[in-house]
Amino acid sequence: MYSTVHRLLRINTHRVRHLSASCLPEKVKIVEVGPRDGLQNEKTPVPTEVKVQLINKLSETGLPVIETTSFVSPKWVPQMADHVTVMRRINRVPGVIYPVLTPNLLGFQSAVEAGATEVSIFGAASETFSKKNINCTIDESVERFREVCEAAAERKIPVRAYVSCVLGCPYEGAVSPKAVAEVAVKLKELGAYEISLGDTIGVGTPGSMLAMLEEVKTRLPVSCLAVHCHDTYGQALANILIALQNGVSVVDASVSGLGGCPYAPGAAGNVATEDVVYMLNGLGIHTGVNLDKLLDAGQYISEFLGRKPASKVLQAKLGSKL
Ligand SMILES: CC(C)(COP(=O)([O-])OP(=O)([O-])OC[C@H]1O[C@@H](n2cnc3c(N)ncnc32)[C@H](O)[C@@H]1OP(=O)([O-])[O-])[C@@H](O)C(=O)NCCC(=O)NCCSC(=O)C[C@@](C)(O)CC(=O)[O-]
Repeated sequence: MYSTVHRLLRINTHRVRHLSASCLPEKVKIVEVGPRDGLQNEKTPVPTEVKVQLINKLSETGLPVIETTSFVSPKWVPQMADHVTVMRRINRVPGVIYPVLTPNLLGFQSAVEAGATEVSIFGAASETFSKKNINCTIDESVERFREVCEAAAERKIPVRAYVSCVLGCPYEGAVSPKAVAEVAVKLKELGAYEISLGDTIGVGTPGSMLAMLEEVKTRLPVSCLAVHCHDTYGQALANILIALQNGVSVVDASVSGLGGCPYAPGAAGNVATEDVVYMLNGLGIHTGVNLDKLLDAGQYISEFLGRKPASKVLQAKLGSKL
């Protein structure tokens, strides 16, 4: 079934492009977050060698950005404690960017020593989530990120920024689009080149995504926005489609749908990269990603974890082998 559908998809591609050319981007940059956002939440330790293998496989798929690890406290997120070794052992493919999370100056310095050439800061639109996740208020986090951004600017290291809880918070419930825009603007003013808007707990719908994006777009150019959708309620692809129709052309995704956030209990993984690429292929939108190689990477990590993949496309591929 998988290969038949795959063929049909190619045949229909140019017709869909023609229909949708007016409101969809021609190209989408996919930011793969599986090795970090995915694996940070695993209960059992994932050996460093498996992480390195996964990143190396992802590097061969054509993905332009692979978020590799986090330079956070190992007491807070033990799964990312091997960050230095991961950074040193991966094969870096020219042209692929390997950013890492850095919550503060200490994390930034360790990341640079380990060879990071791009970093991400991560704030939130919810005060309680900020306290639980990085142990400081939103305002305090902005001051910490300012130090990171200043140090990064001195070394000409690009900084990406996340805003978590843009469509809901596990502790406070609803989050207002204005609060999201406020934090997004502050992080952009610090010098971040891209702001990834995170539906951390996957509660958003196309309706709430639209309302939030409309507000943020009044304050920031859409060209600097990315979306980061967890798939707890199965709305991630629909939310991404709404974002694309509103001019967003950067989408975060996690191979095999791995993950969740340790400080967002009950949240499912990020939208599966395989499913995003399949949808974008069907829309005739260029990603540069080889879906077959991506599926191999997803199968590798799913088999290692001994779990059915969350990716529907990978499920279909594995099912068609039976
Ligand atoms: C931010 C801190 C460090 C503050 O943690 P803290 O305890 O407030 O920090 P502190 O400055 O008081 O230091 C306490 C200890 O941590 C150490 N420390 C301090 N900083 C670092 C560092 N960078 N790396 C390693 N160690 C560090 C520091 O050296 C000290 O060590 P001790 O003296 O006790 O032995 C902590 O809260 C933390 O590590 N939080 C990480 C939380 C995290 O990684 N969450 C998951 C990622 S966010 C996410 O998944 C959402 C996202 C991005 O995907 C988007 C979305 O879905 O919305």
